[in-house]
Amino acid sequence: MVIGESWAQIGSTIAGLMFALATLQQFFPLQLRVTLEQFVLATLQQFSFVQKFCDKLVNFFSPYITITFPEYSGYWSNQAYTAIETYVGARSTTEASQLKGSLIRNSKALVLTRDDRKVSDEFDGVKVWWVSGSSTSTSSEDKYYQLIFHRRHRDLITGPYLDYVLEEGKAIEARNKQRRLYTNNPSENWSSYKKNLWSDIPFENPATFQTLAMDPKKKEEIINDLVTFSKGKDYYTKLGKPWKRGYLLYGPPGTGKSTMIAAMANLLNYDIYDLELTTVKNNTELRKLLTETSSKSIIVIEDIDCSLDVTGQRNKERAKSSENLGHDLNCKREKESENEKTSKVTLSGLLNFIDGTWSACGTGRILVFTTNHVNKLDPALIRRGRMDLHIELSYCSFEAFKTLARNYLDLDSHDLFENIGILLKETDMTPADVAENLMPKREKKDPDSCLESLIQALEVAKENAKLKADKGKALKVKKEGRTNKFYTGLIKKRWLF
Ligand SMILES: Nc1ncnc2c1ncn2[C@@H]1O[C@H](COP(=O)(O)OP(=O)(O)OP(=O)(O)O)[C@@H](O)[C@H]1O
Ligand SMILES: [Mg+2]
Repeated sequence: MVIGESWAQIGSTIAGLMFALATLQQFFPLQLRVTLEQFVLATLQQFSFVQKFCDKLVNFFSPYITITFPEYSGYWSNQAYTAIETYVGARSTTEASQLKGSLIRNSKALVLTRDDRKVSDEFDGVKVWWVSGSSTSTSSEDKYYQLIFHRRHRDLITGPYLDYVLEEGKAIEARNKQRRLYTNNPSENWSSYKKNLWSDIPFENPATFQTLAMDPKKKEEIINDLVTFSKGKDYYTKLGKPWKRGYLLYGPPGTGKSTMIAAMANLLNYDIYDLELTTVKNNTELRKLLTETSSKSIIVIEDIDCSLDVTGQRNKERAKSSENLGHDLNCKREKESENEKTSKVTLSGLLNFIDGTWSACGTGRILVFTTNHVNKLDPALIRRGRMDLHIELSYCSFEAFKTLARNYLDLDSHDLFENIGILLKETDMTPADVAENLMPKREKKDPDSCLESLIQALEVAKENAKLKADKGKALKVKKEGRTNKFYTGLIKKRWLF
């Protein structure tokens, strides 16, 4: 193994000398240059012959096999090299005395790796060695890793061991990876030579399920569902089902739908693709975008009912309805772009993507739809199998409030909690509004004043709700009175005739 390595070094030194000679020759007269060129070519031929001979000799006497993993294969970076580098680097960093620190792109923290050129490893009682090195070609430095092991263990090492190394390397990479948030670019900006269908930025939303305010039992169920899905690759394969899962999050604005998506990404360490359907012109564009998403990611379509005509006729009726005109801020975007909207993505296009194309390329994908109006969605879109889990996020309950009090004020209990519990039962307030009231207004936290301000806000909300209800009742009575008068009039007229 050592012999093979030193021959490689000798070889690269001679090649370097040849290259230097070839560079120098341009300073010589033409006649001498031709002679030098012939000499260099002849020497190189000799050298490759010598090297081949040496390789054969070494192979004959050495019982070891060497596999080389170059950093690049052609123009493409070799993913095996990256995974091996991570695996070898992470191997017993605690034991190594020499460490190397690097802040790699897409990595969320400083990565410490061993700075040794040779690292030994053991698998099933078999010892192997990893050697890192580089060969300098004319234009670049070609880095590589070599795996050296005894011929006797060829099957074990080239099979299960390498599988294990690649998987482990990728898992370490995923753990260190900085999650990213992707948004789709309008097709006018797509270029044919560069894959720029999506723009991405680091995803830094710190929301977790721990800080998400909702019923603890429901929360537990969702976490279990997500974790089971993320570990279920083999199970899905066994069932013959594509490894994907759909979640429909519905509820009024400010109840934590977007926060839950961030918590999902942070729990599973998945990237998020925020798909803005209004900028997608047709089903073909949609297909292109989705086939460009990576495995183990969350694809989100927010406010699905407002995004496109995926709600069928009902969407148009809703636009006309006075109930929705004016105060449905989430659909404002739709109304603003109503005139210039050119998107022709259809419900069937979206369903095809959920059921077909998308499932066939890439795995471990989660699809999340959010809406404020679940009853306005076409049942075909949200049926089980497409949207597997329907999660309602609703107004703040007492349990949810306790989570918020812990998050914002570090409080587990307080004398005012009881009163708040009663008020929360009597009135509807979103977790976003409760959180806003609990937010300390001064640098120094004052839990009492925050809780009192929440109580005040709850009482105002209760009063407003009561006034609204009374007004509604009065209107109803007035309407009924008018109807009664109308009928009495009719009856009277009948009597007259
Ligand atoms: N359940 C919750 N737990 C913790 N914080 C919440 C919760 N709901 C809302 N919040 C807070 O309120 C803010 C707004 O919530 P979020 O954006 O998740 O609401 P949403 O349901 O997505 O609303 P919309 O329907 O308008 O998109 C969040 O940044 C978060 O601070
Ligand atoms: Mg939202």
